[in-house]
Amino acid sequence: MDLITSSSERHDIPVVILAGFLGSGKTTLLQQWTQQCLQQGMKPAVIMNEAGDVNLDGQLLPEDVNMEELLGGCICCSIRGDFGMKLLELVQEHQPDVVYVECTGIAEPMELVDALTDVSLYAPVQLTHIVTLVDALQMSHWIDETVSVNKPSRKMMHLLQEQIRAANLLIVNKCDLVQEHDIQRVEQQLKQWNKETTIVYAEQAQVKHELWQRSFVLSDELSKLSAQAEQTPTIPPTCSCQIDNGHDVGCEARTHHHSSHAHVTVWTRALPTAVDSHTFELWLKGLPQHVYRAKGIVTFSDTTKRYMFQFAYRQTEFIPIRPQGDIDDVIVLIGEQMDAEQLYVELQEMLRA
Ligand SMILES: Nc1nc2c(ncn2[C@@H]2O[C@H](COP(=O)(O)OP(=O)(O)OP(=O)(O)O)[C@@H](O)[C@H]2O)c(=O)[nH]1
Repeated sequence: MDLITSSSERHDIPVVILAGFLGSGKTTLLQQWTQQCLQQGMKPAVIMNEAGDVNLDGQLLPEDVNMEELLGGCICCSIRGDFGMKLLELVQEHQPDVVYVECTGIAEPMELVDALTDVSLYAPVQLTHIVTLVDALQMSHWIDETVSVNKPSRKMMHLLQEQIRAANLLIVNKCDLVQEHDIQRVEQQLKQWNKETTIVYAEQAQVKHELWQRSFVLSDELSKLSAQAEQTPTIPPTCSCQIDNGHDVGCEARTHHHSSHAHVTVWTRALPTAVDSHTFELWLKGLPQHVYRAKGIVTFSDTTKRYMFQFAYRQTEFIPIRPQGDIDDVIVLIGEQMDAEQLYVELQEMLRA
């Protein structure tokens, strides 16, 4: 492929960024959009970014989708350089019809715009959309001053706000978990944070992928959004970007700092043995409120099957799975101010009891 062409001659490959807080439904959406593309004879490609060291979300995508992984960091800061390289590789090797970029739930999507602009100088790609998913239940609680449990830190709230402000398509997902009046409150708040965006409502992220195709070219929209973002008061960021990590055998914990990411710890631990399903679910449901997300793969001793588990805003889900490739049982916890080692000790004690 001739990569050095003027933008008027070349046919740019659309790049769609999928953003949104931890557990809001990005992978659920990506599963459907890649499937829809395949059914229509298109060739989708995916860049999958996980803050942890294992690509769990990639397990859920159709096998015939070309995918590049970026693990153990966040493409909007610590591994932003790698993102450009991976995008270029995907485009050169596979010439996809569209590239979906799934960010981690703690990424600020606007930070990717520069990286994409750089790549577009020498590769035929164009950022067409930033799609941000919002968990309707979580958002309705987080903006409700009468609710005091499961509140985020100020920095997390700032991050959520940044993700929403960056979007030119907002998908309010998990509408099955809320009432009509909650949706109205959520909508009011979203419109305060992002006046220009298109908002759609969904359950199980069921939104047709043509939605981004029908819309506008992003460059104009982004300049409007950037101007608007400068005028909108935000919760001020308070820390700077770095990743600390420390680990022992089979365990990795990274503390992720960013101008607004807050101090998010991503803790990954291999699970050496099968566990009892009821005890495991009880442990998951009892995780403290600043554990925003847990996911992984477990083998249950009472069913002998392997499952992918999900814990997002106190909802749990278990899906039977035959992992692609060689992947061990593993738990990933993502949160703030969490003592993950202690939580793991508690799991072991519950399993022994
Ligand atoms: N009740 C309900 N659950 C949903 C809906 N959409 C997704 N989920 C569940 O929410 C959990 C998290 O969904 P994901 O698609 O993995 O979310 P994500 O944004 O990719 O999460 P991260 O990997 O943390 O970034 C899974 O258990 C989904 O099945 C919905 O509309 N309603």
